[in-house]
Amino acid sequence: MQWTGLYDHTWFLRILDSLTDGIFIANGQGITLWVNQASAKICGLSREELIGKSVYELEEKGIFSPSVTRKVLQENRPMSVVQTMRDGRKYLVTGTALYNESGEIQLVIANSRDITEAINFHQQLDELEDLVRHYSQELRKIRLEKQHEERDLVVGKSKTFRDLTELVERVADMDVTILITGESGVGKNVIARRIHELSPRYNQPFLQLNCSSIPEALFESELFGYKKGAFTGANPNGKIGLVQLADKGTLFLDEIGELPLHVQAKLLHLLQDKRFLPIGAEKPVTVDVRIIAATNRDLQQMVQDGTFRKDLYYRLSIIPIQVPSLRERKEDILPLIDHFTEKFNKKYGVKKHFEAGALEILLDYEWPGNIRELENCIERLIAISKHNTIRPDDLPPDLRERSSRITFPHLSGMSLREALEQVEKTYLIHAYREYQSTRKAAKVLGMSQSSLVRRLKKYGIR
Ligand SMILES: Nc1ncnc2c1ncn2[C@@H]1O[C@H](COP(=O)(O)OP(=O)(O)OP(=O)(O)O)[C@@H](O)[C@H]1O
Repeated sequence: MQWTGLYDHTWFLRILDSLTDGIFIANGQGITLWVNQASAKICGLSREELIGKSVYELEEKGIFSPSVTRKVLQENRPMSVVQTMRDGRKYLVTGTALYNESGEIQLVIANSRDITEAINFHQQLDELEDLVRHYSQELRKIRLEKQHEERDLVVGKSKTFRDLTELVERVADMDVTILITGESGVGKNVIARRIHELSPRYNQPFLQLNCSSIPEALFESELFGYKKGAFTGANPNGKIGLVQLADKGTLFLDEIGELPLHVQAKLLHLLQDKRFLPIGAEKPVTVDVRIIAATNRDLQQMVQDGTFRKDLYYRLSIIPIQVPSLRERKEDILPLIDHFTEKFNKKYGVKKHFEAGALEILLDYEWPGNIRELENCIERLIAISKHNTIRPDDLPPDLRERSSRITFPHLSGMSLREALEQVEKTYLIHAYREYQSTRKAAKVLGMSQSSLVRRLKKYGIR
C-alpha cells in the first residue's frame, strides 16, 4: 500500500472503523451521514438503522441523550457532553463542526469515548480517600483516648454536648479557621485543643496565646517576632514569633477580642496571604499555620462599635462553634461531678463521695462560672471536707442558698431550733428571689409583709 493510497476515502473510512472511539457524522440539518462500527455498537443499532435518521429523532427515542450534534448545531461551537447509554455505560462525547465557504455548518463530527471505567475509578478513589480520612481520624481518637487515660478526659453526655463533639470531629479535618465562642469556663480551650489533636496537624505544635494577658505594646513582637536590632531594648539576637513557631501546626488565640486594631490588620494579612513581616524584617516569612480563635465577648457588637475589624471577623468565623453554657446542658453536670471527684480523689489520695442531698444541690445550681466553677468547687470540697461523705451543709453557703431545693441539715449536734431556722432561711430566700417583692412573697408564704421583712432582716437577707 502506497501512502498516496491514503487519499482514497474508503481507506479513510476503514481507518475510522478500526477505532475503538465512536465516530458519528451528521450534516448541518442533523441527519446522520455515517457512523463507524464502534459508534453503532455504542448506540445499540446497526449502521443501516442509524444512517439517514435525524439526531433529534434518535435523541427523542432515547438512543442517546443529550445529543452533542444538536447542541453543536444550536450553539454553533464545539461542545462536550457526558452521555449515559441504555446499557448504563458513560461516554464523553465531543462534537465539532466543519463549515462551508459561506460559514454555514456542513458537517458535525461527534467522537465518543467510554469513560465508565475512569468514572468508576474516580468514585472508588473518592470513596477510598473518605475511608482513609475516616480511619486516620478514628486512629487519632483512639490515640487521644489512650492519652486521656493519663491526662484529662473531655466529659459530657447531653445531646447538646454530643452534637458539639460531632461538629468538632467534622471540622477538625477541614483545614480552616475556626472561631469558638461561649461564656467563660465552658471549655473553649478544651475544644480548641481537641480540634488540633483530631486534625492531620496533631503531631505538629499547638501553641496558645491568651490575648488578654499581654500588654498592648508587646502583641506584635510576641506574635510575629522581630529581626536583630529591630528596636532598642529588644533581644540583640532577634525573636521568633508564635506564628512562626506554630508553623505546620495550630495557633490558638484565646480572648481574640482583646487584640489591638493594628495587630488585627497584620493577622488578617497572615490569614489571606499565609505570609507576614516580622518587625524590622525586609522579606516576608511564609508559614502554614491553622488559626483557632476563641472569645467570650460579642464580636459582632465589637464590629459595630468599630473595635474589631469586620473583614477579620468574617475571615476568622468561617466555621463558628458556639459552646453552650453548663445550664443549657444540665445533663452533663453529673458526669462532670463524677469525673472531677475521681480526679481530685486521686490527686489528694482520698476516697470521698457526695451524699444524695449534696448532689441534688450541685445538680440544681446554675453554675454561672460553668465547668471551671464546678471543677474548682469539687476540688475545694474534696480537699477540705472533714468527712468522707460530703453533705449538703459542707457545700458553700452561697451555693446552698441559690439552690431551689430545701435541704435538711445533717444531724451534727444542731438543735431542732437551729435546724428549723436553717430551713426557714433557705425557704425565705427562695420565695424572695422568685417573686422579687416582699409583698408578693409574703402573700405566697401566708404571712404579713412586715413579718417577712422582719425575718429577712433577722437572717441578714437583703
Ligand atoms: N468537657 C469537659 N470535660 C472535662 N473538663 C472540662 C470540659 N470542658 C472544660 N473542662 C475543664 O473546665 C475548665 C475550664 O475549661 P476551659 O479553660 O477550656 O474554658 P474556657 O471556655 O476556655 O474559659 P475562658 O473563657 O475563661 O478561657 C478547664 O479546667 C477544663 O479542663
